[in-house]
Amino acid sequence: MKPLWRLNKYLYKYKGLLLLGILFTVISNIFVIIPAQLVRLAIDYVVESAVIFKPLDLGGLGDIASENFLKFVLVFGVLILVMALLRGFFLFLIRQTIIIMSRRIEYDMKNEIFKKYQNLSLSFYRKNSTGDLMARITEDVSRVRMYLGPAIMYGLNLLILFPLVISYMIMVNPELTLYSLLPLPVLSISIYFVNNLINERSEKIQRSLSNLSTFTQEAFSGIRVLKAFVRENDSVRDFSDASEEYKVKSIRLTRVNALFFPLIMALVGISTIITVYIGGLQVINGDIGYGVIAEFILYVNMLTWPVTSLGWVTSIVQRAAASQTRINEFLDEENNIISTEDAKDEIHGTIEMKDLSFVYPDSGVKALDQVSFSIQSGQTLGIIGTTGSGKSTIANLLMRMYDPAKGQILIDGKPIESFDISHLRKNIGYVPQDVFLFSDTIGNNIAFGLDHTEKDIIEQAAKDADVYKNIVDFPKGFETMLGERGITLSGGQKQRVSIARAIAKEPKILILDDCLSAVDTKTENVILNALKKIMKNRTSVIISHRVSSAKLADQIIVLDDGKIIERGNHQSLMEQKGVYAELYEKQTQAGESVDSDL
Ligand SMILES: Nc1ncnc2c1ncn2[C@@H]1O[C@H](COP(=O)(O)OP(=O)(O)OP(=O)(O)O)[C@@H](O)[C@H]1O
Repeated sequence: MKPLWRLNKYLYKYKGLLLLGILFTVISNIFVIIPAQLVRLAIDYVVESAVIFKPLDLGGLGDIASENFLKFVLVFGVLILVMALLRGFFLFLIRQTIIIMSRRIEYDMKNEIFKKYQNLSLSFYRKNSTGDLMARITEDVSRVRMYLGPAIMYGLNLLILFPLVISYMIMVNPELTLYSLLPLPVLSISIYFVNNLINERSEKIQRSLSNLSTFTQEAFSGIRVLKAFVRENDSVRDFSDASEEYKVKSIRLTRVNALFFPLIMALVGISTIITVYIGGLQVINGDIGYGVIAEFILYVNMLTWPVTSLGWVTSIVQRAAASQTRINEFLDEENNIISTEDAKDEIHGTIEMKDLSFVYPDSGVKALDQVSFSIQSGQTLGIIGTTGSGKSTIANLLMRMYDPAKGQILIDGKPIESFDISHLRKNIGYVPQDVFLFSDTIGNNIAFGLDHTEKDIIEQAAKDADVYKNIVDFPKGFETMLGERGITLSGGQKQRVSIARAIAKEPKILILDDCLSAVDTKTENVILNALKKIMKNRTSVIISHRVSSAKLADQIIVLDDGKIIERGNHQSLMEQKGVYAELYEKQTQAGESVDSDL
């Protein structure tokens, strides 16, 4: 229960709806109890009238008596009908308050969790799977809503109706009350167990359903590989196996579900039989009238659903508490990437890395070892290295996706931690290695980092990234949709749109992380020359495993296994005749042979 206390702030926020809900529950229950008493009065009246009808009929007053009798019965009938209508109206109002409150809280919770997710660091996303993140914001929130809506609604109903009905019953006949309520605790406990069984089996079904959808999703997104390797039949067989598991589990759930209503009905039936039996004995003894039996049968039926719901509500609350524990775990997660001073000084782009070593906290891999370099604003740094040598890690640290354990990064002479994080990231244009474009128009993708979409800036960025001509050749130009429902760009086009997105925001520092790998060397040169122009007075970091991307840089560092093994400019590195020169020879020779092949 304790994890659910966190929800009290929401209950307080929507206290108006909650209080109205309580009030409507009280009123609706009054309209449940009065008809039962009316039924008792009506039946007793009918029985007594039947007794005195014969003498009156013999005395010639039969017609008047039967007219009066029908009039009374009609009044009782109308009264019971009005009560039922009023009860229905208040039940409607209860749902309009409490269920609406739960929906509003669900909306607030989803927003709170999503906001928290957005503010958490990259390492949080590496630790937790996307499926888990999705499950907590959808399924877990839904379970908590079941507590805030139906569980509170039925719980309140139980709390109000129970004492009300039982005190009336005791007032009318304490002995009969005891006997008729005897089976109800058994009912509640059985429902609790059956319900737990249902939940357990539903969860298994949910899991096998999610396996099924992950499988299906992968089969669709990997359809090209699947077809190329002719694995369609295997895929169909695997799908049928996964479906089989789902079918078996669903059938098992149906079996338990089928038990649910017969169980309730059986126990209610037993209650009714006991009421009629004990009540009958009391009528024979002349202790009570027939009406009391009818009244008690109605009371027992009235209590059936609340008692049933007790088991159901308990299991909802338990599930909600478990879900809320999972939600709280993420809500309590701290973002350790914080700014020390929230400085928003204008960034010029001088970067200095001092003796920096970095170990990835989640994998323990030492990605950088005592790396030092400095770049003046307006200069270009080229970073060359084999795969896994730590190139992208430098980009991650400059973006403050992670903080180094040892060493320091200075931007314009100030520690990078002192800058406000959003301010820092707004000043950096980052083109990641794995291009990610949103399912939106090309124009909106390029304008992603801008607060206002400006056509001129978007077009200029597309020209500088050498992708303008490709875009205007599409029938819808910059309005062309990308993604699942749109067109598919080629690898090189995607990279260039991603470059345009980074330069559109006119960053002070531009980081290109191996993002020219899918373009030919001619396009690479066009882009690099354009960048030289626009990055004047700003800083560029060009990460690549292709020497051609880095050779124009003012300064080049060569990384191997997290260490800088060579540094200089193209000229001096060629003269050193080390790894860089060797790489250059190999790559240009390969380039020449490819060119001559063509
Ligand atoms: N987020 C991460 N969590 C844990 N380890 C990581 C992470 N990212 C990279 N690594 C590890 O750190 C090392 C350096 O990786 P990095 O991505 O910096 O290399 P890279 O030089 O950019 O390689 P490539 O050219 O293949 O992109 C690698 O051994 C990699 O496995």
